[in-house]
Amino acid sequence: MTLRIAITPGEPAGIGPDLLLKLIQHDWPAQLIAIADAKLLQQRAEQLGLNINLIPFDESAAPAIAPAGSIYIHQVDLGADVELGVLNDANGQYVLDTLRIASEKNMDGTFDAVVTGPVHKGIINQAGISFSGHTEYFAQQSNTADVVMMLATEGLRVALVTTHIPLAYVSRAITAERLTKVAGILNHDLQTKFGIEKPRILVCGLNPHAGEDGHLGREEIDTITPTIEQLNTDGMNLIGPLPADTLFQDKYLSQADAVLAMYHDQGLPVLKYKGFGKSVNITLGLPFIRTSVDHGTALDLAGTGDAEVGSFELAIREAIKLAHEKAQNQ
Ligand SMILES: NC(=O)C1=CN([C@@H]2O[C@H](COP(=O)(O)OP(=O)(O)OC[C@H]3O[C@@H](n4cnc5c(N)ncnc54)[C@H](O)[C@@H]3O)[C@@H](O)[C@H]2O)C=CC1
Ligand SMILES: NCC(=O)COP(=O)(O)O
Repeated sequence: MTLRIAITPGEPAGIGPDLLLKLIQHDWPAQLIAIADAKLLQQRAEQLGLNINLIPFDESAAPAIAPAGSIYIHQVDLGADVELGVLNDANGQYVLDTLRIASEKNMDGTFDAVVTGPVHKGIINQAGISFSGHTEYFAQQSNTADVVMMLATEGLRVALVTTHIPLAYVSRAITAERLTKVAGILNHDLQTKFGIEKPRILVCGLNPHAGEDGHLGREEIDTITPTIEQLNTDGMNLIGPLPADTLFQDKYLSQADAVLAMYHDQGLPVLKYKGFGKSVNITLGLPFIRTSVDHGTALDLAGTGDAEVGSFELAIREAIKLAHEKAQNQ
């Protein structure tokens, strides 16, 4: 079976288009479809000195794999010409259109997965569109109340209870309801997508030293511990809350399948220190498969040829793997 994998290169002034064009220089075991402006990809290919062939995507035709150097394209028009490394809010709607099409065409079964390149959240908001990240956008587009951001590298998976919210809002966002939903989605997807029968999940505390018995914060006592106890009674294997500053050591990690961190910058700096450029971002709990890169738009590197393809390559491979498994299980 030939899978169809949609790819949104993301912010047009960033490195997303560069990475995609580099990656299609070799063969892929799936039909890759860029949802992007052909003019942008042609121009970037010239800037990088790459020869490419863009094949108009016809969704009524049978899925077919493009030869190396080629990629299928679903045309979306840019709002304005692109200057390398320079953000332009006139292209905010373009970026969002690529994500909307990817979402709709995953929901209707045209595509088997979507892989997203990096977007710049700030410029999309500057264009007048409220946007906090792909994770939240795809959840909203697919009417999914709760999804989970998980990044994975060799030897470490980190999932987040809260994602793109200001640090000042984190405490009130950590409710028994949210924790229960996130732990449930993580547990379920580790079982179904990663074949782990009874996932062992290390749960971080929120406060320094996991609250130090309530002397440094009460979220552990009031919310996190009782929720963990309830979920374990219900059959999960959650360990914690553990102090986040000492949890990330082999002694604990070697006994676990994933870490559940309370907020973005509690879990992701550790993961990126271990595997920046070798990690993949996977949205759990969505009705379709979505993977992404572990890095941002790197405006400083656009068009230079110096951007590393590692994470984007892993994201495509992981999407293909997950889509194959999903197809086999249907
Ligand atoms: N999946 C996504 O859409 C993501 C988007 N972002 C967005 O990206 C924008 C820029 O964020 P920053 O914090 O500056 O992070 P960044 O990842 O764009 O850049 C951080 C540093 O890493 C380098 N770098 C990043 N990717 C690289 C690659 N593939 N090869 C070599 N070097 C690389 C950059 O040159 C820079 O020095 C923000 O608007 C942020 O929200 C950030 C992370 C993920
Ligand atoms: N740090 C992860 C990140 O910012 C990417 O988030 P998303 O756009 O995948 O939701």
